[in-house]
Amino acid sequence: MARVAIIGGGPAGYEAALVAAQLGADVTLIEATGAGGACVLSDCVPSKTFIAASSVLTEIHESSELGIGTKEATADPAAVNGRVRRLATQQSADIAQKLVNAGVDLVYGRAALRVDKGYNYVHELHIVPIEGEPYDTEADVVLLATGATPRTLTSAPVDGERILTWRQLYDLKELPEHLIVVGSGVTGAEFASAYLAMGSGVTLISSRDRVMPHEDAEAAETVGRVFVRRGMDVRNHSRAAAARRTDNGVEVELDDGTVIEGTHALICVGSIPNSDNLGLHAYGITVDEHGFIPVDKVSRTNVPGVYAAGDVTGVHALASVAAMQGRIAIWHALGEAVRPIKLAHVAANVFTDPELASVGVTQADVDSGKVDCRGVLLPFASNPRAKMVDRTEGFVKLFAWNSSGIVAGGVVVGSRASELITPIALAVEQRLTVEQVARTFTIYPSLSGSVAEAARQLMEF
Ligand SMILES: Cc1cc2nc3c(=O)[nH]c(=O)nc-3n(C[C@H](O)[C@H](O)[C@H](O)COP(=O)(O)OP(=O)(O)OC[C@H]3O[C@@H](n4cnc5c(N)ncnc54)[C@H](O)[C@@H]3O)c2cc1C
Ligand SMILES: NC(=O)c1ccc[n+]([C@@H]2O[C@H](COP(=O)([O-])OP(=O)(O)OC[C@H]3O[C@@H](n4cnc5c(N)ncnc54)[C@H](O)[C@@H]3O)[C@@H](O)[C@H]2O)c1
Repeated sequence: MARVAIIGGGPAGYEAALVAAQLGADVTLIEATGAGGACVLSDCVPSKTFIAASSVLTEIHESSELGIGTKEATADPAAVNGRVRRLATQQSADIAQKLVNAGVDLVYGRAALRVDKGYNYVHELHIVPIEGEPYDTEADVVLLATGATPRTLTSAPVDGERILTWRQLYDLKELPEHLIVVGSGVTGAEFASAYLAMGSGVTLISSRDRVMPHEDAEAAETVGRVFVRRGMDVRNHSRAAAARRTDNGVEVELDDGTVIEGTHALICVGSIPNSDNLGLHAYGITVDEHGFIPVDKVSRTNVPGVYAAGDVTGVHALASVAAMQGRIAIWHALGEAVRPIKLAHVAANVFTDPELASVGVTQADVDSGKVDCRGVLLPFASNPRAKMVDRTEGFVKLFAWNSSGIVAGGVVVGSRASELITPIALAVEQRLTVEQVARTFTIYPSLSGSVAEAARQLMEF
């Protein structure tokens, strides 16, 4: 029976463990904090649960045109944060139970590779459990799935009270009166959006010319305009040089010397891979200059029998990608037929309000001539359902290959973009033509009607 040891119990690690158990391996999963990893306990699940609450307030605040909204609705931060914590803990417990039921030996503690037998086709791990004595164990296959940690700035020391990482937000008893969010990547934009909806004053420090610089420009600009319309102070072309506590709160100093005062600062300047203290260097495992563990398309590191998956690889920091990398690693390691990971069709969603979802080729690819595609953008302002619910900010953008008319990608900005991207993702994955999408009956009136309409406009006669 193959012995599989997995370090880290986030989506990469626990999905891999379930596959390994299904294939009859002897599986040990070592996890430092809780099953589900940072994804479930401090990053993805808590943030989306918090956003679920903030979205309700947005719906109420933005419904005055319908004759039923009120600007007076407020949130109880302690109740919202309490629910966030409970839901995350419950989700972690569910995953732990699933692993145990599958026969996985779930060890709470920390693990690292031991160098002694590194090149003998048997790998040795040193495990320091939370309870009990440290011990060594052997494995035929090792998966490194240790995730990442919020990056901080030495000039902005976090204290968990006023200057915070996103993992410390849910301990706040009060809603920040004025939150300064440093960094306008996906994480910063999501929290800025959610706290604005909750009723905090929000200043967003964005180092580039727009929020979410890695997303489709028209989409990110649309979201940025909504932020400003709702009262967010968005500072483009600004970098935080330092943040410090004051008597009443915090001040964030920008590169140009401007000082912004607030009650709290949230540092969202990216993440650092958890590749230290795993014994990688001594084991001969390559780690790049940013701390990521390079892997190939079946999750192999440079050392035979040692695989890596998830955020620690720097491939694409999404739970869905981490889980797929983990599964692929185990299928490959245990000799199953496996398809290398295909990242071109990964659908992603930013849970701002409005949401921003995308899949497949990008506008930048089209504009640069990297791909030969045509595209169309349909604003929701002309969609009857969007008008009825008074959520007309946003659009559907669709791309098709010029040679075949097959759908190549798309972008949706809107209140349920995370759902609306699925028909486009399906078309991309299943190689449907714009004609096939356009001939599909959609509900009238519906936001998804815009997907079919965009496809119709891309048909060539
Ligand atoms: C705020 C935020 C929101 C996000 N929202 C989304 C979203 O909506 N959708 C989405 O798809 N993605 C989202 N992501 C990204 C997603 O959370 C990550 O891509 C995902 O968590 C990566 O999973 P992982 O298994 O690589 O690592 P993690 O989930 O980070 O798990 C790794 C685990 O390994 C443990 N570990 C580390 N070292 C050791 C050791 N030596 N021994 C034992 N255990 C160890 C860690 O404690 C951790 O629990 C979000 C990220 C952030 C920061
Ligand atoms: N909904 C989701 O699926 C979701 C949500 C959150 C994160 N994620 C994943 O996590 C990845 C990382 O996103 P992220 O936003 O955490 O990190 P990021 O690295 O993409 O963004 C950090 C931003 O902070 C800026 N920055 C750095 N130093 C700064 C300073 N001193 N002042 C002002 N700005 C500064 C950077 O220029 C950058 O734009 C995403 O690409 C995504 O894959 C996904």
